Amino acid sequence: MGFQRLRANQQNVECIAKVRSDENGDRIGVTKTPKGCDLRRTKEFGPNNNEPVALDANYTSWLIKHPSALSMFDQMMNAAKGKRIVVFLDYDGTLSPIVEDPDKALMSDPMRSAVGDVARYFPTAIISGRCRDKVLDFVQLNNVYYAGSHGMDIMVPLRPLKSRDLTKCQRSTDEKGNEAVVFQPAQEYLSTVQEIIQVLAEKTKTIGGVRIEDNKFCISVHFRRVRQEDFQDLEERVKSTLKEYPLFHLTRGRKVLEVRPSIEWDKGNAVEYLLDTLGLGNSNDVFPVYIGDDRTDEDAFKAIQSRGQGYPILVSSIPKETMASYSLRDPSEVMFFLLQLARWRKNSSGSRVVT
Ligand SMILES: O=P(O)(O)OC[C@H]1O[C@H](O[C@H]2O[C@H](CO)[C@@H](O)[C@H](O)[C@H]2O)[C@H](O)[C@@H](O)[C@@H]1O
Repeated sequence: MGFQRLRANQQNVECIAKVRSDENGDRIGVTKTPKGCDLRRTKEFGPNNNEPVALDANYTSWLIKHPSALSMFDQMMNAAKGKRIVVFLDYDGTLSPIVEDPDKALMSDPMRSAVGDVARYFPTAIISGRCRDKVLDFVQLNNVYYAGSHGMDIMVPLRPLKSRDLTKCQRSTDEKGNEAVVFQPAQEYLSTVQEIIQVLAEKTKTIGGVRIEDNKFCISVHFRRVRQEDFQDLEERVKSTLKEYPLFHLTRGRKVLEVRPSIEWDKGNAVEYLLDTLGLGNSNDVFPVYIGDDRTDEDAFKAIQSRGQGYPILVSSIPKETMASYSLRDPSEVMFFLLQLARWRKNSSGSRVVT
């Protein structure tokens, strides 16, 4: 449980409401707090520089350890000067706000344009828990690499591969008809995933609000619309189903239980794989920037930390335990950061467009 910063308009800065949120910062209620209450806060200005935002004391002290990538932008870019920046982005909660219906988590046009801009100047990949096709459908940019199923389904253009595991690669064509390579380290689990979806659908059908999403190599069991008192029952049903499938395990995201094949592959491996296939794996001057909001993004943060170079950035409006070095509060700050990044490269000498 935590308190979320609230945006307040300029006339009404003193009228703050407490937003109750769960451990992910997802709203679970709002309590109005009268003017002059003892809510210690600092004020700072949001991305538009005209909108004061109120911060609670815990968040402010958390920011000391994980400073805002917007306020630190100049220092960050000075340290990255002359390096090859590669941008990795999560989708839900990073490029699109968290919404009740997973099918409605659309990306805004300004965000699409910001991602497109960044991808003009830096190799850019989106690594999502969703199935790859769905992310492509939402994002609709053809200058971006896509990895779905938490990195278990990666498509890259056909080039000389430096990948470690060529046996799991297949030739394919991308949406423009160009030859591409698809890497799917959990291929042999595909039919079992479908079987588990059927079993889960049957077993959970009497619990209201459950939504099962087929993410190709993993499954999301959404409980955002499930009554709190039904959650334990749901979790037990999912766990008991998985007892029959020992090669799969359960992880948790934002109001979602995720069923995944138990292979040693996560978003961190996907980052390394993409860098390898782009020919940037062993290069000392590569600077990966990874922006994500969820637990599964921590694997990527860890991978970047162990490279000793790069910027792991957590999207969170509440203090969280994280391996990330920097933070952004929400997708609107992500968009602003991406725009700044593209503008910085465009204005810096020797800038070049990625082809
Ligand atoms: O790795 P990501 O791109 O962040 O995907 C993680 C999960 O995101 C989606 O679920 C989350 O967003 C939904 C839409 O805002 C929200 O309704 C849900 O509660 C969140 O957990 C997606 O639907 C899942 O399949 C992904 O695994």
